[in-house]
Amino acid sequence: MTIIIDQPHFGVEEQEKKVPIDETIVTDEQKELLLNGGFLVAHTNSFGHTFRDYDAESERQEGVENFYRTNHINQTYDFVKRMRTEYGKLNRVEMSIWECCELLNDVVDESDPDLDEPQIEHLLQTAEAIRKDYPDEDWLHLTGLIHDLGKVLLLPSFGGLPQWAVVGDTYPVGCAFDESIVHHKYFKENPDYNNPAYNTKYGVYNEGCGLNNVMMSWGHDDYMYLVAKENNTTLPSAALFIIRYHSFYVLHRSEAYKHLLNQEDVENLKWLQIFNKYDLYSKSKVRIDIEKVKPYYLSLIEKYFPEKLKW
Ligand SMILES: O[C@H]1[C@H](O)[C@@H](O)[C@H](O)[C@@H](O)[C@H]1O
Ligand SMILES: [Fe+2]
Ligand SMILES: [Fe+2]
Repeated sequence: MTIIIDQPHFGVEEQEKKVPIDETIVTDEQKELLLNGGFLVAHTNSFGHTFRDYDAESERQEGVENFYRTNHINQTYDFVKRMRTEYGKLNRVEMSIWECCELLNDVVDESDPDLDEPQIEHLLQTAEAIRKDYPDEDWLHLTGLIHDLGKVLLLPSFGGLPQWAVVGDTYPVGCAFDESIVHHKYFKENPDYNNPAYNTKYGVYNEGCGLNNVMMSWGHDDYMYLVAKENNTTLPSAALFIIRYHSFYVLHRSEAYKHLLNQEDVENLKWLQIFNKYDLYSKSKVRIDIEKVKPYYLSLIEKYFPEKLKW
């Protein structure tokens, strides 16, 4: 018998990929969750709570809430515009994708209630989990590996931005902040909250205008998208979409802001929803043997990227 738990809106291809798993594998005691393709993950995170529980009393709760308070107060339309222009210059560093992965050894994300490991672990856990279930989609493995590389913005040579300008969930600026955004109450202190140009459903946008025309709160997603695009990656558009919007949880989980999507966004969203399961549920204390998997990922980097990139 096939047991499918927490299945989101997968496309037809995904329905076909589900592998029947014996019911006895998924018992309450094992507390395991089954993703499509048979990828089994813990029901709870490393701190004993369900994933993305922002109110659970855990050792990370207070820090994460403080993070979102500062994030929500400071991410304004003007701030995002300035950051896009500044980082669009890509004039800070020259290096390869793998060199960048290694830099993430020193980065810990303060916004994440589910993970306090160095980010390089998370990259490999995500990529390897996808690789198990989608062995033929090498572009998706590489997307897993690089999706969070933008977190290098925290490091001094990339401008040493504060955590609130790099990590955490993202959302559009220039229109009303949706109530389903984590710790929404803190937007009340954001200057845009009371600005009539920016606080209506559409704000500065139009129905179906397409996400490409929407300014998202600034962080690692948009930055890495920019780096990949401007360095002429040959990754497909779904990969760029995943990189750019993977932190836009209220869209891919709660279906907020759907009125801004165009047809291409709707297509790409299907891949993002698949990707998200691996990004989120692969977070654990189980380490990947980096040296063992490195040759495989180097070959993918060579296939889809130039040797050195401008950052
Ligand atoms: O705390 C996490 C983390 O920063 C992730 O990298 C981001 O993609 C998520 O949206 C966020 O909730
Ligand atoms: Fe991320
Ligand atoms: Fe991630």
